[in-house]
Amino acid sequence: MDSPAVEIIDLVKRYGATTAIDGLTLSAARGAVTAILGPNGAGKTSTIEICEGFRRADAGTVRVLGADPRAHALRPRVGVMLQAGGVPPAMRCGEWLRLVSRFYASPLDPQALLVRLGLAEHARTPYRRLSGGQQQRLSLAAAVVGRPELVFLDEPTAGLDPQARHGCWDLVGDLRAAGVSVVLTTHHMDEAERLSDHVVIIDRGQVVAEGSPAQLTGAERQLRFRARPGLALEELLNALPDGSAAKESPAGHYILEGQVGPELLATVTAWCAAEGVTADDLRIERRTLEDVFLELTGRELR
Ligand SMILES: Nc1ncnc2c1ncn2[C@@H]1O[C@H](COP(=O)(O)OP(=O)(O)OP(=O)(O)O)[C@@H](O)[C@H]1O
Repeated sequence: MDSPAVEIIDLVKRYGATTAIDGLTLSAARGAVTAILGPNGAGKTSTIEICEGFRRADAGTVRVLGADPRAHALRPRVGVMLQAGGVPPAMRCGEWLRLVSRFYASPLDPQALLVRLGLAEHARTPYRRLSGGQQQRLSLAAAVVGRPELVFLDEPTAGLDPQARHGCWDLVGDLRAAGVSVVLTTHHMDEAERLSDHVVIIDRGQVVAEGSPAQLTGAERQLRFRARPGLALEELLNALPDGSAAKESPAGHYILEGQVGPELLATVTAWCAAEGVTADDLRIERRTLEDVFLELTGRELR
């Protein structure tokens, strides 16, 4: 059987006194999209950079397509989306992509990729004159131009406009359909929910939860509505069936959990009517990945 696209066991990475990765174990399957999520400073970029062979681990095992991440033989098989700084500033956009493509045996057509990512009209623009989002798209193009078996994308849609973000999602979908393994990081929970087969949430350098988006969010539904802040939730709870829970988070946003069905809905709307409260955006839905993420990693800023 093929080894996983990425296998990490008990990984440790320290920067001086800071332990950035603290015994991290995770696996990314072949042909799947794996999203690594975590608050700022959780250790995502450090993990990806070790997998890309750019950084050394202090302890633990990392295998990429079954090989040591620093193995030269991996270079043509793995695509890496470099953050700013990887491209000579005076290099023209199209010229750079053609140059990168020449390192690979059977690359994609660079011109077609420029068109695909909305960069065709900037093909002759020097890298330093591209906008941040255009530079980001060029990095994405360079990561996939060699038809890699595995692609690492560190925050691929950070700073992209909605059009480019959707273009990136489509590209990731096409990579997956072509059997390419994708490992990405993102701070956009909707993006992770939409794109990934497997989500790994890390915090303080350790895995705190993993599973498919559906496994992580669970089957339970919630009733949500918006209203003026400070409603007397204890009173509402008294009217609801046993086992119900209610919270206001953030202010003015109400979430009710328990047996979410017609009875609960009727009780809540009747209670709101009696209190003279208009419940805006009232809806029943599953928990989102963002809810799960905040529950697991807390609300304090990092
Ligand atoms: N080169 C470095 N030297 C010293 N400390 C570093 C270095 N790189 C990262 N760190 C520290 O290691 C920890 C993990 O950083 P890392 O960049 O891996 O997190 P991240 O999850 O990618 O964060 P973000 O979401 O903000 O990009 C942080 O505390 C960070 O300050």
